[in-house]
Amino acid sequence: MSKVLVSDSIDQAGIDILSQVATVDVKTGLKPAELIEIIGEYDALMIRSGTRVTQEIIEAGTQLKIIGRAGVGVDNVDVPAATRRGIVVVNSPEGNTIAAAEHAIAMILALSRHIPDANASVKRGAWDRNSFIGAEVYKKTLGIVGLGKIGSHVAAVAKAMGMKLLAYDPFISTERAEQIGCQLVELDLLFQQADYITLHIPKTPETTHLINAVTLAKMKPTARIINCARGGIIEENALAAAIKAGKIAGAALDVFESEPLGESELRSLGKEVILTPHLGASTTEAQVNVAIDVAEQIRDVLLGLPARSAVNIPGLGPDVLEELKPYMQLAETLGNLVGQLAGGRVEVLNVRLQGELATNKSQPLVVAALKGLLYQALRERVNYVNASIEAKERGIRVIETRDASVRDYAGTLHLEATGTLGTHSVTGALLGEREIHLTDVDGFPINVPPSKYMLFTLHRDMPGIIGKLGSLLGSFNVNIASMQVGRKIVRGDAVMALSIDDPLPEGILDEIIKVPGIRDAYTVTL
Ligand SMILES: NC(=O)c1ccc[n+]([C@@H]2O[C@H](COP(=O)([O-])OP(=O)(O)OC[C@H]3O[C@@H](n4cnc5c(N)ncnc54)[C@H](O)[C@@H]3O)[C@@H](O)[C@H]2O)c1
Ligand SMILES: O=C(O)[C@H](O)COP(=O)(O)O
Repeated sequence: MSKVLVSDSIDQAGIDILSQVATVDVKTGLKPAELIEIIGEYDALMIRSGTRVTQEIIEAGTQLKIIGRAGVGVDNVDVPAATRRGIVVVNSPEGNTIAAAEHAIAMILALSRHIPDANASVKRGAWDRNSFIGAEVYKKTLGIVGLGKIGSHVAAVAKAMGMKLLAYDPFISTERAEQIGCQLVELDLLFQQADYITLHIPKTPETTHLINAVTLAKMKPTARIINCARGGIIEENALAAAIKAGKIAGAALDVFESEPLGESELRSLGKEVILTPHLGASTTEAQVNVAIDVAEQIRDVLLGLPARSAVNIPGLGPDVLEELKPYMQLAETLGNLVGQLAGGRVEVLNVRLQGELATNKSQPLVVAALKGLLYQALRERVNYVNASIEAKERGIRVIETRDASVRDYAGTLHLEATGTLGTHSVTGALLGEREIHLTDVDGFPINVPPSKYMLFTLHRDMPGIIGKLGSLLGSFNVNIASMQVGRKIVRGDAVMALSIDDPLPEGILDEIIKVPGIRDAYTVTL
């Protein structure tokens, strides 16, 4: 049975799902050295933001197949190191969206009405109404940096509170921003005009210290800044200095450059600063959502199925996966088949996506074809995560073409592999949406479902050849399950595709090639 380590606190709903397929150990608060010591035993690791999954930990995780982040941000995981090792990294892109957006809204209102300090003062026994005069958010300008899932929900709620919305997000269109009720502006304008600035961007090299002494100087003295995204987007010392100097009015932070927050100027500031300990996703609802979402993906990967939200499998989002799932198996089977027909070292793989597969969405099929191609060499070590890297490292050039005009089936995939021993090609399609069929081998039309053991011959189409091959296989006790000939012209060259019940015994291929009329023979195991 597989083993899963859960190293941060995760809702029981997730543990229950994992327990269906694995032994689950929950060990929170491990030190890096302790994690390195035990990670080698586990097939999967499930975390939140509390566990830093470094390259060292990934290298020690020799059995790891998947790292599941029960949340959005994977900046605590060395994703490139995991990718190199073929480890799938998954997250829950939407499970805590509402929770994080509502926390940002709560921060805006709490800052405006001094709720934390007013509450503390009443609890201390005071009744001080004059020190806590607030400000209304109605008709104030909210500047949203990052108009993704969380930023968009913040926009919807803020709009309902009567706020004017500005947004900066270089990756979304003006039309999309307008749909959400935001005016898309340049960052400087947002800094200059906003009464509240809320950050909903990932931490990247471009966004690190986006809020610094220079950008803070552009803001209104009445501006308040909210960060429920990632620590490090704000330069904390510069923020504390700006608030102390009255350059901006305040800040509410849920995330910090270093967590847990150590000694910090920010702690010494008064009611103009609110600090929460990374609580954005900490609602009962969000924790159930993310735990289920990620546990299901870990379960699927441990069962050999693809994950719906892998961050290191390009282009394979949940909707795409749903649509492509049956074709992924087709691509893998064809990759495996063409690799075995080509034999030797493959140097070029041509992947032609035809008919309804001729869209950009089908890119994961190229990865699946490479996974199949490399299977003979790498076996279980190759997967959707590392197939492209492994192919590149082996010097396999991948040429991808799309042809929507091919209409013999809804969608067909054509692979051509050129290697040290020559060029071979296969084409396949799905029948009845699920059943894989080979529709062409080396340019000869056929229509056969692939089977575990197959034999292909290239021969002259002439009387008696099928009988001779049948007798030869019979003499070696090889049972033929099905056979089909593909030819372009009568008595010309032809291909024979045979499904056989057992692997071909050693040496029989040489005998087959000796049959008059047979020029070549290939055996494959799929
Ligand atoms: N505090 C918490 O507990 C908590 C909870 C959930 C998510 N988060 C964090 O919130 C952030 C946003 O999450 P999301 O789910 O909305 O992500 P998302 O991917 O849906 O949205 C991020 C948006 O930022 C935009 N963006 C990227 N780079 C940018 C840049 N340089 N300038 C402006 N915009 C840029 C993207 O185009 C995208 O629209 C993430 O950092 C996530 O880790 C924090
Ligand atoms: O990226 C996220 O999902 C949030 O930062 C939540 O982090 P958490 O799971 O540690 O609460």
